[in-house]
Amino acid sequence: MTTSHSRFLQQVLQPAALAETSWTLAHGVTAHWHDDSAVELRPTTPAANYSYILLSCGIHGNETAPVEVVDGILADIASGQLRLHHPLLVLFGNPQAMRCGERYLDYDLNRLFNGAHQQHAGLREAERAALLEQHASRFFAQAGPNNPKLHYDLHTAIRGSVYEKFAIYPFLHGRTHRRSQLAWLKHCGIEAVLLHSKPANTFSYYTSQQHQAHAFTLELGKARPFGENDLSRFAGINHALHQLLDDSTPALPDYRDGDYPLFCAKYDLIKHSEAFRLHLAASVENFTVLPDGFLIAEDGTQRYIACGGEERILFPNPTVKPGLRAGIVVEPATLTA
Ligand SMILES: O=C(O)CCC(=O)N[C@@H](CCC(=O)O)C(=O)O
Ligand SMILES: [Zn+2]
Repeated sequence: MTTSHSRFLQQVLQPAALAETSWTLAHGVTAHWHDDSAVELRPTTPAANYSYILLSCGIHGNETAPVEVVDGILADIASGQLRLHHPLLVLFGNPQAMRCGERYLDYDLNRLFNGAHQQHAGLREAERAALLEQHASRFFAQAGPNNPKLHYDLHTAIRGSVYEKFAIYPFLHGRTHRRSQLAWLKHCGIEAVLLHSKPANTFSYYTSQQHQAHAFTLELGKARPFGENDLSRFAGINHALHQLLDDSTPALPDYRDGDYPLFCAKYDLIKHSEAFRLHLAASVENFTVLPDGFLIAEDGTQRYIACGGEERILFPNPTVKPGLRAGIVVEPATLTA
């Protein structure tokens, strides 16, 4: 399905000198380009206890459907079809990689947040991570104590998935998982959530940890190039974000145990060297159950063997750079509070 891109996404994909960086949209909403990939919108009539909402997309340049969903939201705000009632920052994560249709150019951007970019100075994605952190920091610094901070980092995955739409809840260092947020994710059509068990250098971990945002990575389907996305498969997130932004989300009962499955991360498969071998075919989907005793991967003398029969595989990818995560072994989890 081909979709036309609004002037926002056109500016990201083909930056042109802007006559003005700030202007007014329908209903008096003000828009401001901080740079060619960061646009901040302000409503004239904010909701009571308005939230600061950060939407990021295109952190991986080949994950184009979320970019088109977010672009459609911007177009609807611009035309007045969507009435914005919360401050909104939209970050198009990696425009250079988006233009090339690649996950990244020099290094996976979603491994460079939380200061990790400092160890990779000079790489294009290291500069992007530093810039995106600055944008997020400036935006969230404006929030008062009663303004919730929300960050939804929208992705699509390389492989198919037993649960087509799922979310990743960054490690909270003992803070409580919010059942209201889990309920909103259900409202988006999310079918499973992974509760992370340790810090990470992802964008959602960064905003969660550094800014105490309610932050999630959302995996919304399969990664396809621009022009090949069926946006009807993204109707759930699109609708829920429209409601969030125009403050019309219906009252949602908090997540109850069993509403959808939760998983926790048990351990990462690390690709230590080019000797890393993954024993899962390309057709194996995310969240596929690993039979007890199954040899998942090996790297020299290190062998990763499934244990117990309830473990599942997530994001298996033998092509990552050495030193990086080549998959996550997850297992069923429940909330403690
Ligand atoms: O499909 C894949 O193998 C990767 C999909 C993807 O980009 N996932 C994110 C998850 C981020 C997180 O753990 O919060 C990533 O790997 O960066
Ligand atoms: Zn991604």
